[in-house]
Amino acid sequence: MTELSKIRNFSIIAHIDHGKSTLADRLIQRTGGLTEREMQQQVLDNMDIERERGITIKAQTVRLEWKGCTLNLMDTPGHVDFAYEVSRSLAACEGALLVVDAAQGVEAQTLANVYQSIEHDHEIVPVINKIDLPAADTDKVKAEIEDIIGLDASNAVLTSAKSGIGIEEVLDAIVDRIPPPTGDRDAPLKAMLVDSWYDPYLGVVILVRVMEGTLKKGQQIKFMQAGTTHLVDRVGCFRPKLTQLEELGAGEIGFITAQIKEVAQTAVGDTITDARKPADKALPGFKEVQSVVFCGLFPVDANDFEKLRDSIGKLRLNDASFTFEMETSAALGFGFRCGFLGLLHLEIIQERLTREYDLDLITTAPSVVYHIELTHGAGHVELHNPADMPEPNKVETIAEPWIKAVIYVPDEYLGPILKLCQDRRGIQQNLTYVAGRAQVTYELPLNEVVFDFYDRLKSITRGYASFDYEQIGYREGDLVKMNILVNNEPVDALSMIVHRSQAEARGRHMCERLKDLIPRHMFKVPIQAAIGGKVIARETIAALRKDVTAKCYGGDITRKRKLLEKQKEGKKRMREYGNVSIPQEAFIAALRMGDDS
Ligand SMILES: Nc1nc2c(ncn2[C@@H]2O[C@H](COP(=O)(O)OP(=O)(O)OP(=O)(O)O)[C@@H](O)[C@H]2O)c(=O)[nH]1
Repeated sequence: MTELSKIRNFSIIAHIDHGKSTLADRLIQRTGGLTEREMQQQVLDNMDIERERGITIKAQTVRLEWKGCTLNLMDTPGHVDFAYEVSRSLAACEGALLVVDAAQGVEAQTLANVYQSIEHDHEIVPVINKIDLPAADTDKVKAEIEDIIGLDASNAVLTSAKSGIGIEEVLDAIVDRIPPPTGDRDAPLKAMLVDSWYDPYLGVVILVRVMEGTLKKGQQIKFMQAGTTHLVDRVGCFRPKLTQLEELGAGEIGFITAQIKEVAQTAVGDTITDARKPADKALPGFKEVQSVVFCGLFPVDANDFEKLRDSIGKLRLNDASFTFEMETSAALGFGFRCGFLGLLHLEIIQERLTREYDLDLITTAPSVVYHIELTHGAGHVELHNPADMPEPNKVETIAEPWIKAVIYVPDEYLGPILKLCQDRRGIQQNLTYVAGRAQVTYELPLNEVVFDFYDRLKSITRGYASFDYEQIGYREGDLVKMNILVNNEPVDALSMIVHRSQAEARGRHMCERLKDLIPRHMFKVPIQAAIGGKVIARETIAALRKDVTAKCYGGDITRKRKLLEKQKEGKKRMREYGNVSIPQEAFIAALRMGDDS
């Protein structure tokens, strides 16, 4: 065990691309964790593990030795979807490096994490990275750190992680400025479960920060929230190579394994104690992680249902924050209703199913959870799927989740941002300018953000805006369910909950989009948007008259064949709907609001 006064536990806070990974690699390299060759190997290995466990969303940790001190570097996920994991990783540290790009300056996402870090009473060491860039302006960035965050930046460490400048200064600053942990190593064991992941060889690996007492190999431990007991069979740390140890004392960070089969048994934030000599109180701040965004995932080919079930089960082994249950849709057949922490999380899972498990999927419109009060005191419903919306006459009130969003954007893009937020029923809270950039705070309904808000934000600001949000609770709204009817049949996978004031515009837009997306048939196909029995928008796809090959003028036979092949290929990816075929892309494309939203 390392003496308490010789331990430093820290994390690195940075906006995406400001150089967090590069700096971490340099710190490992400089402290002799790896040779140059192993370093390259390491980077590759890491990427493999990353893919394996979707690390972008998980925290890692590395133990470094510098000038007689043991430094534990804890990586944190950068995205708001994983805010709770960030918060638990931060709770395991006493300090943080705040890495800011010398050319880009402070960004909104950096802010959210810095504020969390400040709330944890961390000592924060500002690091201005990429000073090798011609556009680097360290004075301006220092001023931003002081003005926007309110941290003293006069002794910020200047680095170029890429060229290896300032790395020793960073290590010295960690030792000199970040305080050592405290804790009584003879007290009953209290360790925080910071993270866990599934390893094919080791089973579930649990990352812990010991707060009090000592955690040993062979010890019988108890998870205080889950109430389960396990026998510790390995204790160790990553240097970054896995190194086994006999024990971890208060103040130390490391891992344990205890023959656990599923990460679902290991809730982040749980307190681990000694089963025989338990602590009387768990560590504060434990939170059950809840899904925020739901959508249906259906196989394009109904025969893939079992494969989808298997793949989802496998992903879940490694990611307990994602939930699923079976769902049937008249339009799409058998599939799963899945819950996610946020949009990024949804995209990661969807992408992994498509790429790693080679599944062709239809994703229905993401939806938030609505709270519905039924009439005549008939109770309360949490609506996860618009298709399950009760009849309008049974609904007393509907409430929807709201968020507080902070958008940070160069001045010239402010106008379009304000319009976007206004169009999405946003309520402006605050607007300030710092160093040529605007910081806007809006309250927005989450349902207006879940589909394409990020995309729109990125495209109207050419990627210069940064965006961050937190949930602020439920508010009642005038919300209605809008059905889409194709050839007079409702397509359940396209139904959505919308605000009444926007129903008509959105309905019209959907119909127009679908008109372009659904191919012509031998008969006229009406497309309608309706609220209850009332049609609010309508388009018609004219009947098909000509043979598709007609325009080949009978000349080139290979060309004709190609066209027919292509048509066949297209067929495979269609869903038969009554007697109408709807292509897979239509389900997602129809929901994108585009410029006219
Ligand atoms: N010029 C210059 N480029 C750097 C420096 N540090 C990092 N970069 C580059 O910046 C890009 C982002 O660096 P990463 O270390 O991947 O950034 P990150 O913050 O870890 O990004 P994510 O992993 O996406 O969160 C890479 O192309 C790096 O090569 C630096 O000191 N100078």
